[in-house]
Amino acid sequence: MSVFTPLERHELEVFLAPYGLGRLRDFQGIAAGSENSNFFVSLEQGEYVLTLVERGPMADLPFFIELLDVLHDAGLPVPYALRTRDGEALRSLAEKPALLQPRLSGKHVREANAHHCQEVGSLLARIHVATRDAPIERRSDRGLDWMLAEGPSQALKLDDEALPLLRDALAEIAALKPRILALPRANLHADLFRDNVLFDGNHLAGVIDFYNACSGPMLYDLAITLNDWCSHEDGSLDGACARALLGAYAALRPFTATEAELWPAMLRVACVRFWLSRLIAAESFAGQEVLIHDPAEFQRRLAQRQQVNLPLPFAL
Ligand SMILES: Nc1ncnc2c1ncn2[C@@H]1O[C@H](COP(=O)(O)OP(=O)(O)O)[C@@H](O)[C@H]1O
Ligand SMILES: N[C@@H](CCOP(=O)(O)O)C(=O)O
Repeated sequence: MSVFTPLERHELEVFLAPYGLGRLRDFQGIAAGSENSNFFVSLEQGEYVLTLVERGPMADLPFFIELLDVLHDAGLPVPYALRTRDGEALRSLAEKPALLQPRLSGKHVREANAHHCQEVGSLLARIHVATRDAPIERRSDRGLDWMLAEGPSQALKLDDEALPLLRDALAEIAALKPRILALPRANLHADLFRDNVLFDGNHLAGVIDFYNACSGPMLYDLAITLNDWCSHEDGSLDGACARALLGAYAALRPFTATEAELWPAMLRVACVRFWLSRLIAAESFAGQEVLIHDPAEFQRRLAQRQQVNLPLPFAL
């Protein structure tokens, strides 16, 4: 369930008029997604997606709009905010912040193959290359400090097998924090999972859901992405997919020696981030009609990342 705020046709027509995109043909709530209310909107001049922002970092909406403008200007397939005739991007509907974006074509990929992973690696590198010279600053609200603050209390609720896994990973994060924060930075998507990418056949047609985007170490974004696109059910890495993703990324943004050194640890950090957020979500949304992802998926991935036999393609 993801339409938290239903809309009447008339209020939508009034909202859409200032964009000058023609009459409303049809609209439909989107069932996927878990944070916001999203609608497919068909207007005379094309297909769009309307988002009513329900929760999350409302004060940072201007950051997301600016970042998506930068990425759109760089030629990336992202859902940038359309402007009304008066130049307004961030508006209000049903007392919620509201944005209208172009509807991107394509579907989510469930079973990723090496070709998909290659496309995703290139896309991620293009996001980083487009923003690394002048990242727009935004601190992640799920960054290292958040992990170190939330982790210990979550660890105490785990069973005897899981507890040491999380505890040791948190100790590693605390020890490596200064080195991680000194890594090369850019703007990060920070949630580039399969359900945030759209493929039209073999072609990567869109990247959506930038609400975790922030500024930070590029290597962290790569680890987040690879952990989702290149993991088997048991959490182990798929070598062919991982090499395809890393090779495509490195062709556009070569790695530094320090990145190559911190890579195995970074894969673990990225597991901790989503293990924790899923544990917290499972607790706080229990019994509600909200999509909750399985925390154990990241426990398995973290367990499998204790020995990482996947060096970064690093050239001196
Ligand atoms: N610009 C877009 N173009 C096409 N589909 C979109 C677009 N934005 C969202 N969607 C669809 O809506 C679904 C939910 O969007 P998402 O941003 O993940 O929601 P939430 O913020 O609630 O997690 C996506 O899985 C996708 O199918
Ligand atoms: N892709 C994530 C969900 C988004 O992270 P959140 O911290 O904003 O809930 C997942 O699969 O857990």
